[in-house]
Amino acid sequence: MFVLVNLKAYPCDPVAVAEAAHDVAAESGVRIAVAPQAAHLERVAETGVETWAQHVAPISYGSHTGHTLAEAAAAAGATGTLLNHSERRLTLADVDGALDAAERADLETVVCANNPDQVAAAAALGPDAVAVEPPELIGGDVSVSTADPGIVEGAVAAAGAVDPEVDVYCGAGVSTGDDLAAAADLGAAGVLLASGVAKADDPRAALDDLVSGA
Ligand SMILES: O=C[C@H](O)COP(=O)(O)O
Repeated sequence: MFVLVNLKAYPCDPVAVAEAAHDVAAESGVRIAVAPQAAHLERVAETGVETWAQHVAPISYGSHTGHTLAEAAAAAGATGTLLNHSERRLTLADVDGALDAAERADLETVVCANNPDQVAAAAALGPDAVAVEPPELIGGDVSVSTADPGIVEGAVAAAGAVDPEVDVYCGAGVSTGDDLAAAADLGAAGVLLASGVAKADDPRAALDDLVSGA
């Protein structure tokens, strides 16, 4: 199972979380990546943890003030990027353009989606993975794998029908090893989570608990 920790814009210490994630990944053998704010990419990557961008724009070099250029994210140490997160929605055309940008910069991609229909549309664009996240469960205490197992199974079926090479992750409310194990049982190849680690009093302990379910 892949554990992708999105730090969003939470007021956590990105380097401390990254160091904890790096150590837990090394000790457990579980693949863990951290997606910090763009301004923190370089410092997070310097810890040695697998580092992801939260978003890259559907642009190439040029006059694009305020946009995140995929090549800049890669130069700062990112090896992958989220796209179309529920809190950073894109049009379908922009998801396609951002996938092109990520491919140019050699970034692995996860396209987020609300439900199985969107998962199918996202999978058709050829990302490395899709992540299904019911928006109403994001930031909550109940994991998607418990609250809405059918949406995870539906996402796995939808992506598989379009392109079996596209991995399916799930997210929203995931915070424990039991949540991770439940997601795996439903067919997910990874989890996308944020508050369970970024808002934890002890991110290292939260990560240890998470990987216990892998
Ligand atoms: O990117 C992460 C997801 O939106 C899930 O967030 P959450 O773990 O706080 O529910």
